[in-house]
Amino acid sequence: MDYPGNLFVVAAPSGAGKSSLVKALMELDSRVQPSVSHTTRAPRGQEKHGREYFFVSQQEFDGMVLAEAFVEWAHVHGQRYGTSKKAIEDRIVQGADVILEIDFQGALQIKKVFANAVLIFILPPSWEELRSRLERRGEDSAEVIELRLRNAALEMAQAREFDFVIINELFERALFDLKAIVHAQRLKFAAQRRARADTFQALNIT
Ligand SMILES: Nc1ncnc2c1ncn2[C@@H]1O[C@H](COP(=O)(O)OP(=O)(O)OP(=O)(O)O)[C@@H](O)[C@H]1O
Ligand SMILES: Nc1nc2c(ncn2[C@@H]2O[C@H](COP(=O)(O)O)[C@@H](O)[C@H]2O)c(=O)[nH]1
Repeated sequence: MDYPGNLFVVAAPSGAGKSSLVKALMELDSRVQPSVSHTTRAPRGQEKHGREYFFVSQQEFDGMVLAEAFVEWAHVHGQRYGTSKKAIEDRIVQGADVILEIDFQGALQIKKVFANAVLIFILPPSWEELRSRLERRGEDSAEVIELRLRNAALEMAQAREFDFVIINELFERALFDLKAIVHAQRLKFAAQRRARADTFQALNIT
């Protein structure tokens, strides 16, 4: 399916810095809008329902799965997370660029539905730095941090399936790379849409 807006999907092991990078990108580029996922996990710290996530019960999540309300969903770190169709479809139909911060399972599901989705994987520079970022963030218990680090190996093994890989060592450098990818892909898709429209017109295809 083709829409006037673009879909960017950013995945990374927990703590690699994807939320920080996506937030900084959105401050620089107002055409990029976030998708707010649903999750069964409890809110952390200052998180607000409807801002970081829609925090729902297991029953509510089950209801959405049955109603086919998700474009993708997955079990991640012992919880369920999903992107609702509502979170993205209206906006890309209206021409917005939507960015999803989701895990690799969700990213690969998205690519099956939206073949033009751009998949970007963020890697930390080392295991030591990944652990240290999770510890310094101070949002998760020691058990949760260990679980996230165990899952990180499986997640990072999927990096090759992505269209682009960014190493988030120096934050500003990684942000520059993310910005450049979004900009270049946006131009590429716009040129493709124009070429297709011109050809349709030349061939009188309505
Ligand atoms: N390049 C960087 N150098 C040092 N610290 C960083 C860098 N990028 C992000 N951080 C810090 O690392 C921590 C984890 O970043 P962030 O919360 O963005 O990760 P995440 O990949 O979104 O994790 P999760 O999937 O758990 O939400 C934060 O405290 C953030 O400020
Ligand atoms: N498949 C999906 N994964 C998602 C979605 N929203 C978030 N996530 C991923 O979950 C983990 C943990 O996030 P946290 O906020 O609890 O630290 C992280 O990898 C997210 O990218 C989603 O809608 N679908």
